[in-house]
Amino acid sequence: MNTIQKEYAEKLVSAEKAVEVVKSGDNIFYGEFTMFPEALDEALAARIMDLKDIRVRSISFTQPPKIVLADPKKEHVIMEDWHCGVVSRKLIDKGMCYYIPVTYHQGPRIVRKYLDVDVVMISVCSMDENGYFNLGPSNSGTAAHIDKAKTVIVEVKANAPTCLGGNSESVHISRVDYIVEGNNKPMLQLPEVIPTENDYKIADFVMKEIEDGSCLQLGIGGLPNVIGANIASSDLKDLGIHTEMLVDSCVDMYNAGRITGKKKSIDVGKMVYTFAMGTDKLYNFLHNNPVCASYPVNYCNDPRIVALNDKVIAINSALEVDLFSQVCSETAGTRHISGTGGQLDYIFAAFASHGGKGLICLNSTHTDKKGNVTSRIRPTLTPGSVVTVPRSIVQYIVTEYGIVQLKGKSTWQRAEDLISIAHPDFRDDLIKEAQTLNIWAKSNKDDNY
Ligand SMILES: CC(=O)SCCNC(=O)CCNC(=O)[C@H](O)C(C)(C)COP(=O)(O)OP(=O)(O)OC[C@H]1O[C@@H](n2cnc3c(N)ncnc32)[C@H](O)[C@@H]1OP(=O)(O)O
Ligand SMILES: CCCC(=O)O
Repeated sequence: MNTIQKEYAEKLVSAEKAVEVVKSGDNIFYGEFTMFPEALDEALAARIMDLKDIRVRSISFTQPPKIVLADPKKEHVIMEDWHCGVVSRKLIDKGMCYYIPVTYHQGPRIVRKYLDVDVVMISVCSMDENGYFNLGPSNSGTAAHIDKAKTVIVEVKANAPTCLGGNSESVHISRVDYIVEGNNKPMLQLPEVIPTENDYKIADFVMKEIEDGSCLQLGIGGLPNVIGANIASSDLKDLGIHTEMLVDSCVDMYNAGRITGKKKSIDVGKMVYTFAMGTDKLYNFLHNNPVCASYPVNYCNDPRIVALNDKVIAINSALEVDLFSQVCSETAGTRHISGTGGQLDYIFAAFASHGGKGLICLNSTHTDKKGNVTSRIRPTLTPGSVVTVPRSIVQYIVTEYGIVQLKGKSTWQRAEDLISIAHPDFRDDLIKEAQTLNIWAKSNKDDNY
């Protein structure tokens, strides 16, 4: 047994033993995205009633923590998330979770500057021969939390893909206090999102903005899937990837020969990302693959870094846009839906990139669960809705009716452009509202709506 193996044996404990380190008042950080620490969470849930004033945080919980489900009245633990996916959205609806506002690239700096972290509990890959535990597909803010942590507990998830960096993609055993061997449940598989007819129409507008050598950021969902498939079957050349989230469609684009990363200015030839979520297609592709580079989000999403690449095309989605061109992507009124995430980072970066374009895409209407159809282009945002991209930063808006570029345009021009891509059934009312709001001018388009 070499020294590293000896250290491993000394630090290896059961989950129950490891969580004994947690004491009342502790701030705990759980592994992000797919690297949720299941065995540790279960063990801590068994003793949560003996603790008080616990705070548990992560970046996008992908499963409800058992410590939180065990304490619905929040008498022992408060859950907070830096980004709300479906899991946290449901818990926020029930008053069982709180959102931490952040523009994603600033997260690690905020942690290092302002936060106390008592215990980090993360899932990691098996230790390598040099004593490093790879963080798998969740780099993001994990290194910053480890830096601040008093105690680091890793839960080995032997079936997680080893995701090469970049930087900060691993933690060394010397920084780890306890090692727990986890249950190796299969990696989280994101369900396939079936694109809508409108997604195809929006994708057609987006495709026209992508050219040979473009450097892409695209996220999750039906629309990015269509765009990925369109790119894969196009004759576009030498595309690059510098994205926050690596998804299955990146694999398709790469395998189709569209991605070479040759035209990038930084990380040439590499597909850069800060976290990855998808299906086994993605995880198998990532495993030990040097064409992918995992970075902490303070690098991956920093607009000053992203914009070093030319022709950055950022493709993001929104919930609603008002006639003043404010974009809301994270709440529906006061109901919390998502988070700022990297949207602002990448919209900012794309404009700063030579030849770059920041696109916000949305269906022109929303149909609620009762079948009521409303326009997502609204006179003003729904009361309580949060501005994700301010009007001073927004560039392109895309719906199934077209694409408009808003930079340099005044309020009436923006209102006019936005109404031109609203659903036709709502345009007359929107014009009336724009007139009332004093953002409508007698223009040559007046009679054409
Ligand atoms: C992971 C990445 O995307 S990386 C990109 C950078 N990060 C970001 O852009 C973060 C902000 N953006 C996002 O989170 C997403 O793009 C979103 C939320 C804007 C859109 O995501 P989608 O998956 O298309 O949203 P979806 O249509 O499923 O709606 C999500 C919820 O909002 C509700 N919703 C959507 N639009 C509206 C609306 N106009 N009014 C009220 N509720 C709405 C839906 O009903 C659904 O609620 P449910 O969970 O109760 O069913
Ligand atoms: C954690 C951030 C995810 C997103 O940008 O949507």
